[in-house]
Amino acid sequence: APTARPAPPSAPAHDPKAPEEFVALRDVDPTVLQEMRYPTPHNFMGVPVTGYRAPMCLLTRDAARALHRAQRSFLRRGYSLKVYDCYRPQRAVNHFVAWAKDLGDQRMKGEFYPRVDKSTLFRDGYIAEKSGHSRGSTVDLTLVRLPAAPTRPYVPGEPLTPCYGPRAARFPDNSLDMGTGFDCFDTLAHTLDPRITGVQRANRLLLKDGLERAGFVNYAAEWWHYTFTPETFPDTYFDFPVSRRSLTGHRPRG
Ligand SMILES: C[C@@H](N)C(=O)N[C@H](C)C(=O)O
Ligand SMILES: [Zn+2]
Repeated sequence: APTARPAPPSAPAHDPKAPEEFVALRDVDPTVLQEMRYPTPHNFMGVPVTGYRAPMCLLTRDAARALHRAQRSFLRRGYSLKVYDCYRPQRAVNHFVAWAKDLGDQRMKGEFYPRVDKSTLFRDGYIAEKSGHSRGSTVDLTLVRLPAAPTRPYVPGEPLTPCYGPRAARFPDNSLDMGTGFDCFDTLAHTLDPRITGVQRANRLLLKDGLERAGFVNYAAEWWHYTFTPETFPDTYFDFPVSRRSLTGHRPRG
């Protein structure tokens, strides 16, 4: 008798789908810049993260429409929002958790957490085991002055510089100077850290004010992390992969 062979764990047929309330941000607002970090090796782990099958921003429709409102106002003033992460499947969070247990792998420490012990990243609140991102209404983002300057990709193995250094010494980013880079796990990234003054503080507050007007709430430990409230799914942690296919069957109505 033929032996049944289990399907590979990533077989798309077995992947959960997104509910109708999820959209691709690009379908709601194609002007918001997207530099999705987790499908690439330029992140705190140094490898593409499980579950990100495409470099696209998925969000609940409510959150995407709110971002669109904020973006309209920023565009009038010569800025654009740029997202780094949006909906995050639970399997991606599980990848973070597994990585955190391997204290031997600190290949990206020099850029993303030079002053923090890897073993405390979850305890210190920089990464969550159950993340608001998995509920679909949370987004990591910054502001870019228009016209947007070109950026370059990270090359694995290149020398790393601390995310809290002076802007010119950090990995190049066309973001306004927020005082640290994205995913800088350091107290200097706390939104209202008193050491952040002048233009850097003004830039953080520009982002915060614009997003709060649109209904977002900032996470005090990370200047880039915002949740739209009320959340469409306040208690549900989704696990469908980040891909166009996860939206299959949706009517495209923006
Ligand atoms: C990992 C970082 N980008 C982030 O989103 N941190 C918060 C705490 C989270 O994991 O939800
Ligand atoms: Zn975040």
